[in-house]
Amino acid sequence: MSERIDPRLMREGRRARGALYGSIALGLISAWVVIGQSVLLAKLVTTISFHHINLQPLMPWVAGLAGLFLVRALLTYGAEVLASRACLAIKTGLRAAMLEKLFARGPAGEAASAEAATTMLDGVETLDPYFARYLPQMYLCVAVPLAILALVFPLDWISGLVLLVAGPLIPLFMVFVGYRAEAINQRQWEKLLQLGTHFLDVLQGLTTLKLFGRARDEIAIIARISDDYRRTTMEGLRIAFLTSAVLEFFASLAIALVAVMFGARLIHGHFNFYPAFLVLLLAPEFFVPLRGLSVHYHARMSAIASAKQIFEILDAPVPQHGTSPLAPAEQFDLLCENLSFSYAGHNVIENFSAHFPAGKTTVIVGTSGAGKTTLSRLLLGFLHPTVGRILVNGQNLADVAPESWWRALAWVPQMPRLFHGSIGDNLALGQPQADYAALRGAAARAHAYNFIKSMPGKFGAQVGEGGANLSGGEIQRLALARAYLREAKLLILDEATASLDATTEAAILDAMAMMKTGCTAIIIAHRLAVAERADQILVMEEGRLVQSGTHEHLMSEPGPYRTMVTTQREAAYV
Ligand SMILES: Nc1ncnc2c1ncn2[C@@H]1O[C@H](COP(=O)(O)OP(=O)(O)OP(=O)(O)O)[C@@H](O)[C@H]1O
Repeated sequence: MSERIDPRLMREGRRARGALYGSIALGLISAWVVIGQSVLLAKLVTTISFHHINLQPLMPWVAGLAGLFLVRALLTYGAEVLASRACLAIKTGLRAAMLEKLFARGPAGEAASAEAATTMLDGVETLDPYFARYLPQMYLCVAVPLAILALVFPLDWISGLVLLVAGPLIPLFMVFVGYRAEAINQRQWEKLLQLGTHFLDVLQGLTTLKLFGRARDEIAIIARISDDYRRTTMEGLRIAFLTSAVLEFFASLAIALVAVMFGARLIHGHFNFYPAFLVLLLAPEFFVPLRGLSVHYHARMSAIASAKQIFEILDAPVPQHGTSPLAPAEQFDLLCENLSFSYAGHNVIENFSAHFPAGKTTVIVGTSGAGKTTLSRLLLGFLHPTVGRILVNGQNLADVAPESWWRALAWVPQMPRLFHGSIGDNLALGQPQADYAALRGAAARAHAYNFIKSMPGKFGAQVGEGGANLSGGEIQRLALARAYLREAKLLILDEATASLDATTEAAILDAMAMMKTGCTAIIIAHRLAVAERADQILVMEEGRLVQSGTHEHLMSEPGPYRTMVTTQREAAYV
């Protein structure tokens, strides 16, 4: 047979074992009810036609037949409800597991977010027909034909033999087409991923593309990928239609053969009407589950392709995390000892040692690409040093559970993320129980209160997706307010004020300095005016610490800091 479905997918089925088996059981009972209906119908027709009995004494039989119709409808409904419940539980479970995995991988898993989104939405959705249709059909395919054969053989062994030979031809043919269909499904899935990734890229960069006059080219590229996807889909459908046509042919041929043989024997009076009629009623039913299997066979193929992507996410290695809780403390003192870090062999941090004293503000400066953001990610515990260690009040950060560490700090990245919802919801993200006074206080400290006040709805105003209704500076101020609201003992700002004008930036930094809450602050900044306020400045170049000290100290000696300050001041005067 073609490639097997990942056994772990079957294990996922155990999440909803009860509903899944219930649905299969109801499907089986429903198929057997059809057999019962055929027996009753054959008896009724034979009695009326050959024993000339009127309908009156046969009313209980007619009522029985109608009852079986009703029972069958109820069974089908029940099977559908249980199958939907099972699928929902399996899909929800898988999506939750993938999300958990992506969270556990942290920022390392952010890169392929469009691919992950396609797999989580469309990929998981393709499992629906597999669990709801294909899987129950597999059980029907064994149980129903065997039950019919057991009934037909005693009635007429010739018909039984015809069905016995024709039946296995269908799964056999499906094996032959399986190889080809599987390759097509895999290709179709790859095209869908490509389409999803490209589409997201284009949507996010629509303004840039328009400005550079490339929007039309991108439309052409999307049209080409969509057309590739359409062609692969059509190829798959062609195979599906061809398969069903061949299967219909085998099934019809077998039924016709059974009918012709009965016809010949009935004409010569060698056979009774009742068994002949019953076998003729049962012969199409013999092929129904087999046909169903072929109709839903593509669901298996799609599930194999999706499972590959799903388990690629679930199998991705998770960086080793510490498990100890962070020792509670009033202040945090951080020490970096000989840190080195590389992205895929490219050294970004090299032999970096520095002390971030408790309650003090450290500003990190350096040329673009010097490794400042990477250092902040190491301090945040998003990345792990390849060599060296980070000590928090003497405790090795590598041993600390990430959640415990993250609870203790507040972080504002270069491009902070606002979520769809109100300003209040976004501010209270890390402090859901914050009251109005706290929201207002944090907003005021981040110089965000004035613009929030002027918005319709104030803290209830909607920010739009990713803060679409706000300016870059407003987003940064909200992100700062969100960080302040946490009242954290460690604050890490990565160019968090870069989109603000110099006056607002200075006011925010002054407000921070005035707080004197004993908070250890680590600020990455390009504008060196920020550094002037710091208790200490660290200067980085190509992943190394090249200078450290206060502004006055660093200005008093020749070196990269003084050069940077001089260059920035000269540029400001031009
Ligand atoms: N995810 C990544 N994968 C591979 N290389 C990366 C990744 N992130 C950053 N780098 C590389 O690491 C180096 C340091 O990047 P980093 O963002 O830490 O510098 P930076 O000093 O913060 O720069 P900037 O001031 O421009 O923000 C750069 O050469 C960058 O190309």
